[in-house]
Amino acid sequence: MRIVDICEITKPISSPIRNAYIDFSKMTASLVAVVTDVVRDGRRVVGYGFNSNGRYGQGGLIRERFRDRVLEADPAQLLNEEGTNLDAHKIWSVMMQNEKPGGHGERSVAVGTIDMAVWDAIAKIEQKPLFRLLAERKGLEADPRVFVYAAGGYYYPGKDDSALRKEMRSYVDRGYTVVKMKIGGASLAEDQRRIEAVLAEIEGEAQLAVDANGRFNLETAIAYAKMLREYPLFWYEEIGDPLDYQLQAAMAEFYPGPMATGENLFSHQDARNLIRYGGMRPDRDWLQFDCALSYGLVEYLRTLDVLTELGWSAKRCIPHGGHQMSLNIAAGLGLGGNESYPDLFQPYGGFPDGVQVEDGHIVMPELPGIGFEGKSDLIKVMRELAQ
Ligand SMILES: O=C([O-])CC(=O)C(=O)O
Ligand SMILES: [Mg+2]
Repeated sequence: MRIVDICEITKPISSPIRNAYIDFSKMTASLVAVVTDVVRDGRRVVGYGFNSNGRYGQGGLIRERFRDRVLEADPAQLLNEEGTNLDAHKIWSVMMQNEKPGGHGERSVAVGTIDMAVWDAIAKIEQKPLFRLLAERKGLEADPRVFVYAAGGYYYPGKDDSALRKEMRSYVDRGYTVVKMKIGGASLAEDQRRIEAVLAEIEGEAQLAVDANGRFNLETAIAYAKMLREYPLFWYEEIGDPLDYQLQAAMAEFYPGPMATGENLFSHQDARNLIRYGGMRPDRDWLQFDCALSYGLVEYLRTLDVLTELGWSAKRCIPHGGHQMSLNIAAGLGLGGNESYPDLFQPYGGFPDGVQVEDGHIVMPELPGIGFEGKSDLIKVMRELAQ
């Protein structure tokens, strides 16, 4: 049993939207296939992965360093003890050989993308849904019913309050109970007007979260906190620079409601610093680390260990990214839920065909691997890369 190839292609996921920090007009993502020589159900096992939106494709790093390290390793060194399957932890170590600690940069995105494909292959070789395999390995009970919220509410040219209301209404009509919109890309007064418009639309049916995408300095963060705390928000997200733990810690004084952050922290060391120094409150705040951007599930397991050591429950994690990998982690390891972008970043985001949101939750279908084969538009582009 061995990995015979790792293929990568960088694909556009561009759209005219913008948040407080970036626009997505040139956004790309890496799609990766880990091709094995294993056959299941008459088909070669190929694991697939991709990186989340917000960071660009990683073809350079994947092709120059990480692919070759895996392909040049002794195949026996990449297997579990029994030699019956690939070992994601060993493959991870091979990818990270000769890499110094710290300076995580976007190396973590390249590794995380390949790691997703490796886990897809492992679960397919075992002919199980990844969430069942993860729960089994941890001695946990899987829960296929996962909380999901609808992320959107971007700024784009010509979008007025009625278009924003219509967008949020459509999420509520599709079964979501929490919706999210962007703030910080307009004046405070304008954002307040947008928030009030959305709250008027969804009142009594859903809750609203807001996301500043790391835009605010301390002064602006506080000014927004004083405005936002007058509303019953689900959370106030990524207020300041992701690495400014002191700013995050200071916010607790001004914002009693739930806050969320972590999508731009790319290692368990960064996550540990956030918990140590960011003043996050384990009884109400939310952690959004996204394995597809941060060295994959092998590293995410370390992050979960760090959280446990520091007195946090996995239930406080609702990852960024809206992909099926995090849905599997949520269902298998008991996270609090997952993000979803009902109308964006297709075909990568979303659920297998036929999965409906009901009362803010989906139920994971019993598909082998991560479940990409159940999403016809996605598996089509994956199989174009390798099969
Ligand atoms: O706009 C983005 O970069 C995505 C984002 O922050 C989120 O989904 O929370
Ligand atoms: Mg965000």
